[in-house]
Amino acid sequence: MARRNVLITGCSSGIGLALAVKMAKDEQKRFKVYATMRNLAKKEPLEEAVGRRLGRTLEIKQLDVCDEQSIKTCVNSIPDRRIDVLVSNAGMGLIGPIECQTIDEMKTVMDTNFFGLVRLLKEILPDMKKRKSGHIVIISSVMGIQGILFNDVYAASKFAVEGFCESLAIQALKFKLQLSLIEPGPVVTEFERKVFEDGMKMDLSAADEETAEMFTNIYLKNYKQIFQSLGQSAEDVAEHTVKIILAENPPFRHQTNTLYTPMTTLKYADPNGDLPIDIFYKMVFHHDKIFSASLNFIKLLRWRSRKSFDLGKPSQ
Ligand SMILES: NC(=O)C1=CN([C@@H]2O[C@H](COP(=O)(O)OP(=O)(O)OC[C@H]3O[C@@H](n4cnc5c(N)ncnc54)[C@H](OP(=O)(O)O)[C@@H]3O)[C@@H](O)[C@H]2O)C=CC1
Ligand SMILES: CC1=C(/C=C/C(C)=C/C=C/C(C)=C/C=O)C(C)(C)CCC1
Repeated sequence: MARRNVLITGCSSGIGLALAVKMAKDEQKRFKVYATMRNLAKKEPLEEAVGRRLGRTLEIKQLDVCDEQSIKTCVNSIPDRRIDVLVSNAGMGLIGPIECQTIDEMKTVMDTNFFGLVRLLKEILPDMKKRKSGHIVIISSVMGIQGILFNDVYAASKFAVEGFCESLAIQALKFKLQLSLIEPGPVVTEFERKVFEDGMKMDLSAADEETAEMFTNIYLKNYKQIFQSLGQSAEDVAEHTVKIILAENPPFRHQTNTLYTPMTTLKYADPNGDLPIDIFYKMVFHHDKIFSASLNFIKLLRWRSRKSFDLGKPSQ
């Protein structure tokens, strides 16, 4: 099988970085990775992780998904502009009461998470259609199918991504192109750190007391625990993504976190849409202690299974 050209956005950290490294280190050398980032000053962690493969199975290029010209320049620099697999990964989060967010902050999230994907496809899709081959892989989120308290605009940006892709997938089929949405639950990356830090610094004076209190004492208070108990690593999500890229018949949607799927299943179980909202409400406002205890229990189980796995490993 010929080596596939893979372009990944947002490779300075997190899922993009882990995926770029995993694909560049593929034993069978099945991929040539174009790992892109908006700010090349941040390339050191990727260079270090990829080591001697740099310049062989992986090249680093500048690409800002909010800048059409930078996308064009990057794609033009790839031999024959051939991109077999596009991984649209670049993204950002935003949490908090909407009363305390500016429209400009919200627009930046939409511009990055949604229009970033649209800009990439406007440049790359026509070539894929002409060749009648290509796989478009989008790092969406469980929030692309289900909203979460205080993530209103972020969830909207991922819903936009999913609606866009669901529409495009029908046309793509006609051109023999594949589209896959990867839907991770919480992942421990820079995203999680940045979102939490911004949430902690947020000026809550525009919100009423009850809302501000809810954000601080429910959302932010439980945030770290959620990520510690349910969170995956970027490497884990990268492993799922590579499996989807290598699949003969890749699915349109793939959730990476089995601990989270019971929540998203509620959405598909009730056509009225009330069930997930009621459950989230009860979990947060009525059964918070049981919820917190369950999270601690999951954390303990995961810690114990990791520990016994480590003990089972041969010593180095
Ligand atoms: N972490 C999580 O819990 C989850 C994350 N996701 C999604 O995964 C994707 C990757 O996030 P994750 O790895 O967690 O977070 P990181 O913050 O570690 O990575 C995000 C990447 O996107 C880049 N980026 C942001 N804006 C732009 C832009 N305009 N142009 C190009 N690159 C940009 C960042 O670059 P820079 O360093 O310059 O800011 C960074 O490389 C996102 O789409 C996110 O929505 C989905 C589900 C859960
Ligand atoms: C903190 C917190 C909650 C959950 C937060 C989650 C699950 C965040 C997931 C983030 C993701 C998936 C980001 C990227 O796409 C609940 C349950 C509302 C209860 C209140 C506190």
